[in-house]
Amino acid sequence: MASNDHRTPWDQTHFIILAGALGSGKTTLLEAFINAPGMRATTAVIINEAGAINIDGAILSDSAKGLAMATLSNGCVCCSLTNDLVFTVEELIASRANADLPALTTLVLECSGLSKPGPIIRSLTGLAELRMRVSVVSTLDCSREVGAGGDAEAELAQLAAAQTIVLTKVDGVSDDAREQYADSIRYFNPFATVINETEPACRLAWTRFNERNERPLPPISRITSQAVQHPRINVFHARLANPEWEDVQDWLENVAGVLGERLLRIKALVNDPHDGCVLLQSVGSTFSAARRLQQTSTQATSVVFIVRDSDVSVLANIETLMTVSWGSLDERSLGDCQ
Ligand SMILES: Nc1nc2c(ncn2[C@@H]2O[C@H](COP(=O)(O)OP(=O)(O)OP(=O)(O)O)[C@@H](O)[C@H]2O)c(=O)[nH]1
Repeated sequence: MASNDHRTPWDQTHFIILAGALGSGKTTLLEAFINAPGMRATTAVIINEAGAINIDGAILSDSAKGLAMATLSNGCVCCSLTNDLVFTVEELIASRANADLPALTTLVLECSGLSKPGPIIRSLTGLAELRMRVSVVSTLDCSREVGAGGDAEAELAQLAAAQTIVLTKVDGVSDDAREQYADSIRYFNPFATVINETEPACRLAWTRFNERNERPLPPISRITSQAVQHPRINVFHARLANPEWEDVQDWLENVAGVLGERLLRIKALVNDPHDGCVLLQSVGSTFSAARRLQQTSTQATSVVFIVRDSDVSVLANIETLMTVSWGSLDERSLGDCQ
């Protein structure tokens, strides 16, 4: 007989691993979701950034005040931070219990673009007793070829693991191209539900499609952390003292010019002494318009670069009048350069 003994307050919670290549639109999708009516009270997010600075967290907390949010920065949740994920979820559960709040309906882990879902699912065995429903949703940027980025291996692993694939940046392609894209995705993951919608509101379905495809948590086994698995990819972190954001933008454009295709992603949070901070970002060497965030930050200006086949000296040698101090993923000091 099925017993209720195994029920927990969290067994109705949907744990969504939100994966997708670097810059493919995960944060944008999540931002729309948590801003939909009634979502914030019942949803929590955990943000994993490969860099030491949690810029996605800053974007989300700027747009959704009061959202329960935890961060896993300076590493990849599929390699170096697997144990931290379990600990973070346990902390979240404890804090809700202490505040006498009910279990969440949705818990979203936004992975770094470099993460592979398999090891994350494996690490969730440490939470199997909660009996949450776990599924993988992956974003796919329609404006570029599948696997064309620097870490094709991770991107293909994300798409293959997904129960739901959300096509993003569909505004930049024709309807025919979009349909062809959706067909080609079905070819290499025929099991996934593909969300192919131009209307942002319709894309919110990404959290619901997984119910019939839910993936049970595997039985508890030993959790081991693994070494970082991206030998050709480096994450560098630059700190700058009080620059004007326009100067940072000029410098970043120079960096993009020098690195070319070796540049995978830039995210910069520039402190503006007059008014909050300014977000500058690129996917590859394509920059988005600067975006002002209203939060006030006391942190110094920070820039995270994700690059392929390049060491920090390539970036540090690019001319600038600003004083830049460099660190790598593990925050080894790499000295100051000017
Ligand atoms: N035109 C267009 N731009 C988009 C869309 N979705 C996201 N973007 C832009 O693409 C850039 C990257 O989007 P993000 O949502 O930060 O992507 P991400 O996957 O969270 O990025 P990482 O966390 O670095 O992997 C930003 O400049 C967004 O404004 C879209 O549907 N259309």
